[in-house]
Amino acid sequence: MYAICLEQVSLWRRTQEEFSYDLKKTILSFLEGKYRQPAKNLVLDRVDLFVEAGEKLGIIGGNGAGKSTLLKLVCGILQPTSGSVRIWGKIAPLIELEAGFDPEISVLDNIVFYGVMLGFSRREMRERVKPILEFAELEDYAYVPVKALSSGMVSRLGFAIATDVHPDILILDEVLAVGDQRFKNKCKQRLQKFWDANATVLLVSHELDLIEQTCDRVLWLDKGQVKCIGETKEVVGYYRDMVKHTSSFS
Ligand SMILES: Nc1ncnc2c1ncn2[C@@H]1O[C@H](COP(=O)(O)OP(=O)(O)OP(=O)(O)O)[C@@H](O)[C@H]1O
Repeated sequence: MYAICLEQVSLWRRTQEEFSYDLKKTILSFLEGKYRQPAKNLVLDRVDLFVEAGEKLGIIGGNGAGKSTLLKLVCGILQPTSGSVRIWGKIAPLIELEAGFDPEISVLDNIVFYGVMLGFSRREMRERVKPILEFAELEDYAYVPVKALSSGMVSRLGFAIATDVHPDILILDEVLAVGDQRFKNKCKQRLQKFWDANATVLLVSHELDLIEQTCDRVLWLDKGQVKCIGETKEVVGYYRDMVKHTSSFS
């Protein structure tokens, strides 16, 4: 039984340059005859991906390969330009941790809203507030607006919520790269629960050892395309060889 199916998924995105777009500049450049069509990048190129329920899939690849973008498509934050994305079950995305929070409202209200956004009821979430605050070690901050927390505290809050609510699919993007060492160890222990349970996990990481230790299968993305997908040791081995080979020429 599949939890995630991506078929022939492609995504074009405007380049960052286009974000400096303003109407006045556009009209001027049009009048001066210098107008050109907005530039776009093919960020994902005809990606096929089928993930079984309960599978732990690692996603690796160089900077800008499209790993985070792929996760955002799975979570529904982005829509593909073409192709289809189908998901079965409740998803808890742990990506861009601050993105899901409203900085103006309290930590407590954010916990409830975040959970509701993930598809849980308000009542369920109110019951989860205490253990979430405890895990994040933010009991004293329940009524403080999120904007008053440090970035490490916000990361702890995001991690505590996404891993408390028992999602069917957990999406992890370099989550263990944040926080201090003591909290990182605590997070690793908690993640173990998901590995033991039936949750489907997508894990993006540059830590190849972590991928090798924890994933059943690995997808290697290269410039938006599937370079290779298969058994963890094999794919990570190819990737390490490529890194060794290319760095010996630079
Ligand atoms: N908001 C955005 N608008 C337009 N293009 C973007 C945006 N975010 C990322 N991109 C582009 O999409 C491509 C893939 O980026 P993505 O963040 O998915 O890569 P990644 O594999 O996660 O990289 P990294 O390992 O550096 O985190 C890159 O070319 C990047 O410049």
